[in-house]
Amino acid sequence: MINKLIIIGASGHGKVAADCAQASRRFSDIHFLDQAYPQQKHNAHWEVVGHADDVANYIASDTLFFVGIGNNAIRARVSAELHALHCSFATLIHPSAQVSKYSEVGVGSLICANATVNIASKIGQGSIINTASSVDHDCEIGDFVHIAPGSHLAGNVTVDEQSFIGIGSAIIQGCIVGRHSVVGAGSTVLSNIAPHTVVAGSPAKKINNNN
Ligand SMILES: CC(=O)SCCNC(=O)CCNC(=O)[C@H](O)C(C)(C)COP(=O)(O)OP(=O)(O)OC[C@H]1O[C@@H](n2cnc3c(N)ncnc32)[C@H](O)[C@@H]1OP(=O)(O)O
Repeated sequence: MINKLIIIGASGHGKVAADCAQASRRFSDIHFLDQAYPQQKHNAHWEVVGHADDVANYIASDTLFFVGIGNNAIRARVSAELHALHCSFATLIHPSAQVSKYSEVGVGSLICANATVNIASKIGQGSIINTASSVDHDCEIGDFVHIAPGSHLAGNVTVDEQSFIGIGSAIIQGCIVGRHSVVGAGSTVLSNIAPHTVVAGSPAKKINNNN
């Protein structure tokens, strides 16, 4: 029986993940591994028990792993390392989140408090649907995406892998956000965004490349 959770990354985002895991009441033990161990021994209410390089020592039949790192590229890299070690991943959904039973949430993703994932939407692996954000019907969210707090995606929106949607943004129906792109905080996206592009403002306009 699974009852232990190891979270990689004892940061602010990691403690949000731990809080979500505790609220879900699925785990008897929640611990962190982090590169700052042994200097860092705690993250909020939870213990940092070892170094992030020592994951292999914690693999057990009763243990799931979660990568609690907010940065998309680093989260993807660390997740790939854990996959190579054949770790089993947790998917964390806060009990206050509204996730349609007709949606799909990929393994290793985090659906935070008061977030909504509506009918027929798909969330990829290792993605973050952060606090009080919403993903409406028929959306496709790729792997290692981060939808920051309070962002709202209309119906039929696509966000490709490793893109970041900044806090408080809105994306109108049918838009496609290409992979590895960034939408600045508080932006309004009215048209498709090319891969590797940083956009910001209302309406959102390109301000940079994201290489
Ligand atoms: C729980 C959590 O904490 S989740 C994390 C939530 N955090 C966020 O959502 C942060 C999102 N990040 C942003 O909005 C950033 O400003 C970015 C990524 C869009 C741009 O950052 P940078 O590449 O460093 O751009 P920089 O700060 O140099 O700004 C470039 C120009 O764009 C403008 N700009 C930057 N961000 C925005 C924005 N969100 N809206 C409107 N204009 C913006 C700047 O004013 C500047 O304009 P100027 O050239 O006329 O002076």
